[in-house]
Amino acid sequence: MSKKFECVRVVIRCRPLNDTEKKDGRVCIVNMDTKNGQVTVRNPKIVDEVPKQFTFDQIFDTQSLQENVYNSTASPIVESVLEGYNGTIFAYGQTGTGKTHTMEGKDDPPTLRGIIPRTFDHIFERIENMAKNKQFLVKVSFLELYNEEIRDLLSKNIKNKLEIRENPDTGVYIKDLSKFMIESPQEMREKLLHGRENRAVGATAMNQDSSRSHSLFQIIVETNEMIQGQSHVTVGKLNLVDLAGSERQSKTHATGDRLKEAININQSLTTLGNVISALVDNKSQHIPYRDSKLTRLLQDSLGGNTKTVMIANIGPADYNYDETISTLRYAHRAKQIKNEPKINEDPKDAQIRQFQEEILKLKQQLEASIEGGGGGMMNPGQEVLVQKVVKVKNVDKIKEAENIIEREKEELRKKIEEERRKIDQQKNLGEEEKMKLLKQLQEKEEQANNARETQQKLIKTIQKMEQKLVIGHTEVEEARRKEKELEEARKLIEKEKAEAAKRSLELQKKEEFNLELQTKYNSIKEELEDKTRRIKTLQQKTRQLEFENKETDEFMAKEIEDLQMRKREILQEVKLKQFILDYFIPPKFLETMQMLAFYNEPAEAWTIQGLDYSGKMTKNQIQQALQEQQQLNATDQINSEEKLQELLNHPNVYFAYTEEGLVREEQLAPQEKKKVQKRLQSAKKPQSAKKRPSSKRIESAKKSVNLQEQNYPKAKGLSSK
Ligand SMILES: Nc1ncnc2c1ncn2[C@@H]1O[C@H](COP(=O)(O)OP(=O)(O)OP(=O)(O)O)[C@@H](O)[C@H]1O
Repeated sequence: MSKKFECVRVVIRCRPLNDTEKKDGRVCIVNMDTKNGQVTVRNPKIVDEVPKQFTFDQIFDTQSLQENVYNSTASPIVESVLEGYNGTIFAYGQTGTGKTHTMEGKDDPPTLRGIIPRTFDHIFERIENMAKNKQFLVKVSFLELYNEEIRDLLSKNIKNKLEIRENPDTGVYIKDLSKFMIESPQEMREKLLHGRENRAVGATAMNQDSSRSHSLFQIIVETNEMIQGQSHVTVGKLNLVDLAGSERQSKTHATGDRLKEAININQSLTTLGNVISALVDNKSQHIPYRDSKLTRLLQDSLGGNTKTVMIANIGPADYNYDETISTLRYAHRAKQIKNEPKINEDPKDAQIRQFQEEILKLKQQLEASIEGGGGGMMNPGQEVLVQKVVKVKNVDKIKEAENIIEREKEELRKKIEEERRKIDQQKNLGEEEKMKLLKQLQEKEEQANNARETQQKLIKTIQKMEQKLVIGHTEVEEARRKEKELEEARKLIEKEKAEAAKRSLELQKKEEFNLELQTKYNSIKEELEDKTRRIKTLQQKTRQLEFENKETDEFMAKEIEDLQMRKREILQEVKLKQFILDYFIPPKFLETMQMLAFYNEPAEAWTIQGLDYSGKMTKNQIQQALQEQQQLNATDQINSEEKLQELLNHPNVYFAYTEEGLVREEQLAPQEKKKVQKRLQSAKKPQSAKKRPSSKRIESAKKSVNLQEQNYPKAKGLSSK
């Protein structure tokens, strides 16, 4: 089968001048030619410079409506996701240019709603119109990438940092990211709001401006269609990404935490730029996805199997000239990225099939419990009192089963009452005998009630699970017809597009031909004039090319400048860490830690065995337990208090690294201790040592420390003994 490549679709949106800009007398330097998809930007600093022109797949000018942006960019992607493709829509651009306006917008008035809320209605409306033989499982997740750390915005503990993992079959994913099954657009909106609130909480705790982080709202649509008795599962994933502002950090004049943020934002966006460049540069063998978490998250969307739309947002004002040009250049490069979208058919991690199997199992369980009598009971005279609790063979009709259970329950209650009365009235029975029979009756009643309760619980579970499966509403034929109409409409649009392109090409050719006719010369003078004109055109083109080369050189110089700045900052960071190591960490601990630390490739982090028991981690656990405890009810609080006490009373734990692994030091025999010590002293460097700081650093750490070791507080959780 031939490979079907598809380029990343790149559209540009320009916001209007805002009130401050108008008040400051700022002028618009951007011209948007929506018909030809061209953006022209003039340099406000050099009046006679040729304006720069870029062509894109589509252009949205300052007057563009949210609805139009959605229909032309997001809608086709959502349609593809419903077919089982992966889709990504991401907004890129300088701070304040309208990324959040485009992605989220405002709820009121509804015309201002952005792409994300519009997708909610779109997905459920389409599901509604799907055939009855199609079932859907819709799930969402929402995460934030801040300072190269991933946080789950829908989790109870948003402070927990999550890790990126990769699966050879399903690609990149986030370990432990919470996913919620969704039954309606309203429920999805609630999740978006909840995540936004959490993002805001994080933002006020860490900084006032949420645009310092990247966010990813993911919608997964799993579909199961029954075709000739066979189930066909597809899974489409839609990534809705709002990136942090892309301004250069030199312009932000940030310091401290802000600088760290700016460095991280810049690093991830620079890496995004590098990934884009590497993807479009045919010579590049290596695509630096792993250089930042953002590019790893977008790995499948850039050069992968996803249908991707990039919305590059720009501002119109003169003072943003450099940033606008930079955004347009990034976007222009991204246009050449080729993806290879394909439908995810029967993926191993599809939940819908497990879900259906689980429902079927529960139904069979219910049926068996019903057929097994579910607590049929005899009266003391061996007369069958209740043969079967419920006689519903077709448990598909769950509502009916529920009604019958209720009815039988009532009947049983009445019959038991009657039995009791009968026993009471039997005069020939002694008191002891009566008591025995009543007790037996009570036991049987309890047994029957328990069985019924189990059935009711099963019914509730089945109902709950079935509710999560959203089912198409339309008759199969009707749905097929609608689907066909949609397909035809799509084809018509494609045909119109192709015809428009053809017409434009023909027009161009005709113009060229007319031009040629006009320039047919009758005399040497005309020939001379024509050639002079051609020379002039060539000269103009040469000048334009020279100018573009100069521009590219300047752009590269700026990139290099940024990279050098980043290098200087990293060096400063390294020096700070070295300084702390030299003056505050006892060489003995440093040496031990360097000996025992190893690099965990999947987590992309250094670690050490028993890290969870380090003093800082234990402290965090205590703090977390204290916070959690405040949110608990009284009974749970007592249990949690015991847990907390246990944590607080926990003695300092020292571990020894024996040949068998980690052992608590107090459990180690004295001769074993000696052995460990000897092994540590004579230990050869393990394989991971390649990735360790050089032994020179250990030496320098040793030399530079003049302080007495005993002056250091003992590091909790680590001992080299
Ligand atoms: N196309 C537009 N039409 C009208 N107003 C707009 C448009 N785009 C953006 N705005 C307004 O401009 C302001 C900044 O927009 P927004 O917050 O979306 O920018 P941003 O790129 O997401 O910024 P940041 O990177 O800081 O998150 C908002 O008040 C928004 O309503």
